[in-house]
Amino acid sequence: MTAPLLQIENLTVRLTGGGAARPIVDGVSLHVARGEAVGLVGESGSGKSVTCRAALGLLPEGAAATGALRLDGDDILTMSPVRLRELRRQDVSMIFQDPRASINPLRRIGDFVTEGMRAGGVLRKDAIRQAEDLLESVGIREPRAALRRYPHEFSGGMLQRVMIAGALAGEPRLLLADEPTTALDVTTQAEVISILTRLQAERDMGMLFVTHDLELAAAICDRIYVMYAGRIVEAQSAEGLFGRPRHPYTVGLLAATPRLDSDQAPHGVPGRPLSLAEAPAGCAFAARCAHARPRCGEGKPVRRDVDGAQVACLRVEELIDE
Ligand SMILES: Nc1ncnc2c1ncn2[C@@H]1O[C@H](COP(=O)(O)OP(=O)(O)OP(=O)(O)O)[C@@H](O)[C@H]1O
Repeated sequence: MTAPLLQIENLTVRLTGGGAARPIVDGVSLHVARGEAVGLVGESGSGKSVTCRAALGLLPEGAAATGALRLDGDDILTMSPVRLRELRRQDVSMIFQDPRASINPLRRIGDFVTEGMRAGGVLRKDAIRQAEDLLESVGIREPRAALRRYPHEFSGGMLQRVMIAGALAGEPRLLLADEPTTALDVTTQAEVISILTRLQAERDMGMLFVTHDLELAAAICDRIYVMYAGRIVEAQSAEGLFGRPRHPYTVGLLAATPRLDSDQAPHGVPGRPLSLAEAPAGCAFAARCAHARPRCGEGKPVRRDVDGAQVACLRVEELIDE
């Protein structure tokens, strides 16, 4: 088997200043193959963004990481600053939730889309021509005129398309998408998702798609990892996860997703997520889990193969039989 495009092995990220009782990312292992769309799903604060940004070599201030993050075999955690800059320019790109917060409002769109290409030595006129093609590929009409405009002249959805064009400029092998549609209205969200999935397939890019929305992840991803309190609690195909969720937390997340065919209001997973000040000895979800037994509080459940899925729950076999 060829090595995956992105391989994260036992990644642990700790804040070094004290205050946090447990790591913010705790022994995460996951992989993304070339051309594969992979979802990373969980409630706010579960460590999704920190995991995702680590694949760009970015860690929170005052944080230290152990484990390995390999892109085609090269460990990102030990890369030199020069190689990291190159990685961000041409191997791995990221798009964020709020495009307006991640673009300089005083610079023209053209400067934003061409800057990586220019830094990589592409001639100005070639960079501009490629930028026009990129803008066209994300559905921006009159791309030449758009290149001369400023961010405030675009709607949120159009600006997110510009961000996607900018992210693709270096022809990355891996695209990290951190809640890229959460700030958009439903119609615009659907348009941006369809552009993203088309370009990801056309360019054979790997994509790590971070969201709290399991239904959205299932619609666009091949496989999904579910994260809770810094750990992966379940991994399976999108289809399997949606049809046969195994971890009680995944079951709760699915029940909490508002369904288009239902007029029931979403109720959220009962209870509240674990704070960083809490470090239970056993399963982090036990305090919220209707199926917890005293032994669930005794040791951390290890992720293991169960019936086509990987699940970190001591009771998973019993729950399947129930
Ligand atoms: N720079 C930082 N300094 C201190 N703590 C941080 C920093 N960045 C993240 N954290 C903490 O790490 C934990 C995980 O954060 P992260 O942003 O990865 O969660 P998330 O699952 O992406 O949530 P969200 O959906 O809200 O973005 C949280 O408790 C958060 O407060």
